[in-house]
Amino acid sequence: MTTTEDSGRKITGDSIRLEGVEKRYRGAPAPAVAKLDLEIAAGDIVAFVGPSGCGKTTTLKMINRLIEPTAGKIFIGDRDITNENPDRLRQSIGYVIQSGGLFPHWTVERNIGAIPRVLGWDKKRIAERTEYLLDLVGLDPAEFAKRLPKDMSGGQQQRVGVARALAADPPVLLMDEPFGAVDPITRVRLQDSLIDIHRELGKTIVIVTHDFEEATKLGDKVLILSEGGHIEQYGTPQEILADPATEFVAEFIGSGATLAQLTLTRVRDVEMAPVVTARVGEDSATVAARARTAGSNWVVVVDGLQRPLAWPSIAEIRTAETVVAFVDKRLPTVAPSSTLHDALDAMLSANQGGALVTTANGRLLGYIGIKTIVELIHDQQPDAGEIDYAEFAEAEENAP
Ligand SMILES: Nc1ncnc2c1ncn2[C@@H]1O[C@H](COP(=O)(O)OP(=O)(O)OP(=O)(O)O)[C@@H](O)[C@H]1O
Repeated sequence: MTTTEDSGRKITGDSIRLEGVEKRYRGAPAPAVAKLDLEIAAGDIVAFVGPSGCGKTTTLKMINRLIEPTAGKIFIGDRDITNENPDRLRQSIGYVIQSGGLFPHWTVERNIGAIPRVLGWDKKRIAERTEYLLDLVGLDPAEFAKRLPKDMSGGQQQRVGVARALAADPPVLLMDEPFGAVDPITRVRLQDSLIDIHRELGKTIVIVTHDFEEATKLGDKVLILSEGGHIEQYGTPQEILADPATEFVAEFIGSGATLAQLTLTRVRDVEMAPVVTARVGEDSATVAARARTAGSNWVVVVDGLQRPLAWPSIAEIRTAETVVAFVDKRLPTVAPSSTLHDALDAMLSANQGGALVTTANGRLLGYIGIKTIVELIHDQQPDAGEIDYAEFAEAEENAP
């Protein structure tokens, strides 16, 4: 069922309810998960975090009955799924694991079409769905549909894993450490992509992660568990950071709390600066004059779809008659849904005083500078010491 909240948020997912759910592994002295009660609202992303062995994965896998609960009931929407046929149940719940979990000898399209084929969809419908989903996860269908997983990067495989999990349009998506095996930059991109997908589709998503920062970035709510699947706190990232419910929570978020504060503010929440753009082949003097009029000493060279190619200074532009077709593969780019922490990371790893803000499709939206971020961090943490803003202003002057 699709509903739209007052806030304009679309919801197609179902609620999930765990009632007294318990898992006792054979021969284990204590239950891995003891009497867990939990309600997840339809359309929310909920992140499970906690130390290793606390029962995150066990809880997640009980929701699609990859692990059978020893006691208790689980509802998806109004359906008590505890006694449903587990195979049929799993066809209605998307599931994503760490390395994508793709069948290695199947092409991307065959992987994505797996569940629709089981459900008896016709070829045309499967092909259309595959194309839509590849596009949704940011992969060009023309380029990737016929590829084998081994010919793709880990991040691309993971995108296909997400597309496959969404193939039959399930109301619920379960993700077990989905971004655990990719490098930090790819991880941020995949997280941003998931936020976009969630916004577009409105599914209910449950994600297990080791990383509190990832949990606060992705989760509408975060569930912090301790050993035995014991709930230490279940609340919004803001609530948890502002008021840790127990000593355990305070210690668990401990040193990560400052960074996590940075994840509460998104690039879209701060003011972006406009950017002067140029096209390959344009007259350099005209571009330089345009930049100067706008008070900028750099421009961004974009392609026909407004995607950034390079970020030269005016001095660099002036070294040739016309703007050259140079592509810089290491441009620091962030998405509107990126956190300020992601943005800082992108700037620092590219040694730049700022980052370009782009849409999921890579279209340039604007610029965010390090000074803006530092000022915000400072505002959010009144106890922090004095900051030498001039230093950061200088870093920005020198951008790119
Ligand atoms: N198949 C199994 N048989 C016996 N014990 C198990 C089994 N699977 C998990 N356990 C135990 O259950 C407890 C919870 O494990 P679980 O994998 O759910 O934790 P987790 O929080 O997801 O851990 P991690 O973050 O390390 O993945 C652990 O003590 C684990 O050793």
